[in-house]
Amino acid sequence: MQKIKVGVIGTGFVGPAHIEAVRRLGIVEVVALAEANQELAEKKAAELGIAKAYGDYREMLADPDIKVVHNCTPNHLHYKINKDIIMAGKHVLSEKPLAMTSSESAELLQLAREHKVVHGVNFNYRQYPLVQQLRAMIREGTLGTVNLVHGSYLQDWLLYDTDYNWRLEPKVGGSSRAVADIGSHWCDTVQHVIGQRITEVFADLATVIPVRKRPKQRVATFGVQELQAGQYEEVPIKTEDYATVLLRFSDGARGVFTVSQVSAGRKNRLSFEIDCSKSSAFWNQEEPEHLWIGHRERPNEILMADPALLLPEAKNYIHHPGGHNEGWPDGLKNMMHNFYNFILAAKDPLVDTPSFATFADGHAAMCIIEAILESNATQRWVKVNNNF
Ligand SMILES: NC(=O)C1=CN([C@@H]2O[C@H](COP(=O)(O)OP(=O)(O)OC[C@H]3O[C@@H](n4cnc5c(N)ncnc54)[C@H](OP(=O)(O)O)[C@@H]3O)[C@@H](O)[C@H]2O)C=CC1
Ligand SMILES: O=C1CO[C@H](CO)[C@@H](O)[C@@H]1O
Repeated sequence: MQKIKVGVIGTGFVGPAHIEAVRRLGIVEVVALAEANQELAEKKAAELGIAKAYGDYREMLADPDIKVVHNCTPNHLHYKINKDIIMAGKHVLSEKPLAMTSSESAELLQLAREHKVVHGVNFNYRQYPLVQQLRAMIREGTLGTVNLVHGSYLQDWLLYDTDYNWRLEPKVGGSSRAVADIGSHWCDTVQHVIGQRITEVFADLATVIPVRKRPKQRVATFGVQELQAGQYEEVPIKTEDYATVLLRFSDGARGVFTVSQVSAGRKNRLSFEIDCSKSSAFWNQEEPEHLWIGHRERPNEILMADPALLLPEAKNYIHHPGGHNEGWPDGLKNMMHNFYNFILAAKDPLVDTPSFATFADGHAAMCIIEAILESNATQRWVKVNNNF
């Protein structure tokens, strides 16, 4: 069988994770990468074992052999590059957030539909076995009606004023940071699990560190640095380190989440509890192999990820017997598996329901982010646009 030929744009932190994930599928060949300039592209291509290197992604898009392009660039480039990928007639897998504004994401969704390309957004936290298990349990009514959803997404890599990354800069990261960067994942995952859309939000945002030391040299995502005098300049920070958001959902559930990038000891702790009319459930990305199930009249349970214990809908998401832990790279691999098998099966993105997040979900997340920013600015409930 001929492998699907793929190009990847941007190979900083997450680009190489995409490359590793698709290579594990066996049905995809990464034939090219594009970087910010030719020198960096060649260096990265040599490191990653990729044949072709482009300093300008538009030259890569002209290659007729490439059928799919991954956009792993910083946020401000998503709109333009995604648009160019679609116009070149390629299937597109974009990193989140899909664009900088909801009008851009609406346009991308419309363009992808018009050009009938397969379009995905890397909301990867949907793709864990126990997240799928919980979704299936809620669909079956095992836990009862969903009443409450609460949780958080906490990180500590921006805790100190010496921590710096392009995500802090509105022109590159967008006018929201913690909400767009990690809150978008929390909202997408929770909506996917309970099958309800967020319809209204009330938000409180804060910039805990109002001035940071911006280094003269580039700092890698999750990079740590020790700065000496003269190696940095102090800059005011306008994007939020923290947010707490009250939520109303489409089928009556109520909820709340907190996001923070300044919570010491929390590395990538996306967690949520869902309290239903019969039982509750809690899942935490830092310990993804355990699902807590809470009861009132019998002892609580911990369901450990094991193919023999999971519902049929979740079994495809686990690849080893229980105790052989699967985590972040495996969730990403599941995302790629679903995306590429949709393409291989020649499914129609306008008709068939994909088992991965699409540009419609990416646009939905943009609408939530904007409603949160508006709510914080006006200090009132704001409705989320869900009409698309
Ligand atoms: N779904 C998930 O779990 C994750 C998603 N992300 C998302 O992925 C995206 C990338 O994040 P991350 O990998 O952390 O960022 P990085 O800064 O680590 O990597 C981005 C890469 O894109 C390159 N780049 C910049 N401009 C261009 C250009 N014009 N053409 C080609 N390449 C370019 C950068 O080069 P240079 O450094 O030289 O500018 C860099 O190598 C973000 O949108 C982020 O939100 C990130 C982490 C996890
Ligand atoms: O950009 C991001 C930074 O941290 C997280 C962990 O990798 C990601 O999920 C997120 O998308």
